[in-house]
Amino acid sequence: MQREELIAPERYNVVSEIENYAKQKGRKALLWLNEQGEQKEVTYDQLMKNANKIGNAFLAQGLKQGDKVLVMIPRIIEAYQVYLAALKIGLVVIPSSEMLRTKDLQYRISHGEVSGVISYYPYTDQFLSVNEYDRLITFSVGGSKEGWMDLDALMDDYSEELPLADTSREDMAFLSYTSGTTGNPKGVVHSHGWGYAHLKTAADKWLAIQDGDTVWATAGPGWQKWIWSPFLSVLGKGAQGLVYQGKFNPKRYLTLMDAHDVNVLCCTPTEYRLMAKVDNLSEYKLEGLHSAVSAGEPLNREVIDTFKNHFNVTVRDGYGQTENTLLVGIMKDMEVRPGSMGRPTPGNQVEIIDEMGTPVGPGEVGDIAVHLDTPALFKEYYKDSERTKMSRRGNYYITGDQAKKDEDGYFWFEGRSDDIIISSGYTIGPFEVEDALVKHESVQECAVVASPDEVRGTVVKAYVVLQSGFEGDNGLVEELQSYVKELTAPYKYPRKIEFIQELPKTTSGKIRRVELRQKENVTK
Ligand SMILES: CC(=O)SCCNC(=O)CCNC(=O)[C@H](O)C(C)(C)COP(=O)(O)OP(=O)(O)OC[C@H]1O[C@@H](n2cnc3c(N)ncnc32)[C@H](O)[C@@H]1OP(=O)(O)O
Repeated sequence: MQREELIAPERYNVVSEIENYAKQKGRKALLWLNEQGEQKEVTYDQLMKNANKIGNAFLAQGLKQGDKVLVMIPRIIEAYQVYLAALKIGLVVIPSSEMLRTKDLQYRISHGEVSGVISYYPYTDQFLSVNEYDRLITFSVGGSKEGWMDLDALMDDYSEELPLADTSREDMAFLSYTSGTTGNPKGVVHSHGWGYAHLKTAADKWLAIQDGDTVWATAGPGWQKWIWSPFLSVLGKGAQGLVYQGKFNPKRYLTLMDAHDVNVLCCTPTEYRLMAKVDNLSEYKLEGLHSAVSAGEPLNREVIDTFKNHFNVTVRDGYGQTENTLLVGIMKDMEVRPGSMGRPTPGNQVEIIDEMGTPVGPGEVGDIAVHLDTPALFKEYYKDSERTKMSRRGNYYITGDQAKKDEDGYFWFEGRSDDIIISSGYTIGPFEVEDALVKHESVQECAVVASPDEVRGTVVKAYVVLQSGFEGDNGLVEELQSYVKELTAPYKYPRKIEFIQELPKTTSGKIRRVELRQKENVTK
């Protein structure tokens, strides 16, 4: 595929892709299930009619094209409807995980100049202490909440007809925040044209969705990964998406895949690893499964072998970031080289470059970089020209990940070039965790690094020097963990804490993280 094939028409709205399927009456869009065994189904036609009603309600309440809305809804059908409604009228969506706490929400609302918030009703309290709360247009979903408009009730007052906003391919569609090593989260700007390029890259050859498939992509709304797979790729290919609102449990996942004859599976290595460890895997058949992909962190060989042996399907790796799309991967028809991330995806110009910005030869380690001409690359970090500039070298965007390639162009992951920790697919900035820990009365100083973990790839580990008078026992470990969960977000807490007498430092007093990483056997 050529680069030109990834460029959307000049006037383009990504919802047009999904509307095409709504013309086919009865075409199944989503099958929703929860832990209690409840079940709901929706067709493309119903989904778009509901989205249209919601879009009309948004317009009537004063939201207009170009406004930004923060959406915090879990894995329920309403999440899809709200995203479709917002994008269709040209609003910009800021995706937000339910794990975000007031500090992160406050930042997104102020920095993103948010006009409206659409939140699942149990989460609305998180917004009450946000500074600009009074000026926000607020809608609750799934239930009513005092001071919030009840979107489920309100939408029924509006028409199920709604024209598609006349958006350009350059118009912003998503503003997705992602953690940096230091400082505030970065607002990644993606346009409607990005959505087009992403669909062309990921849905056909990587997810390999075929007509009539049931696809289970497990990412939760609020993450860019959800926009990638369960939202855009599933609905943009007219497939039926399985939506499971429940806690991750490997046996339950396998049972659901059999019960609903899942054809395409997309989840993190952590989920694959835990499924591969289930006793009596032969109890599960996964007969319909023809495509299984993994993204978020490197996948290990044993898991690929287990899935191949038991289910005759090769789990294929894929690599990308919030800032782009699937950059490197094993496409369906490609030879797998276990341990390799695959090759650059068609139409996307991905290279391994040196310090001077020049592509390196086979076997040489360098930075994974994306040519700025690549249609699925983000436009910029919102209102942050400094960090946008810092992320570039010559004509390339630098991903922060390093790799080398072999003679056949397969990429082999080496590690991060910065301090970012990737754990179970989450991107975590260590300094934010350190900042939270030192606020606790018992902590004198601390340093946070990645520590290898069989299931999660790596986990956040904190080395902590205590103030005198405090004892480093299990009780304190748990207290510090809850403290960080509350101050940052539940997924960022240090799963390992080690109390030490002093941190290794240079003569000038700088913490020698490299020494701590060596202790953890993590080399960079
Ligand atoms: C381009 C991109 O890649 S975007 C980023 C995409 N990344 C992802 O989607 C992340 C993928 N990973 C996952 O979904 C999970 O790690 C899984 C499914 C693999 C494993 O899930 P789990 O082990 O159940 O929990 P998870 O790793 O999410 O940890 C979150 C922690 O917060 C807790 N938590 C979750 N939600 C909440 C909440 N609303 N309130 C309080 N605590 C919460 C969890 O209980 C867990 O804590 P625990 O381990 O002490 O029990």
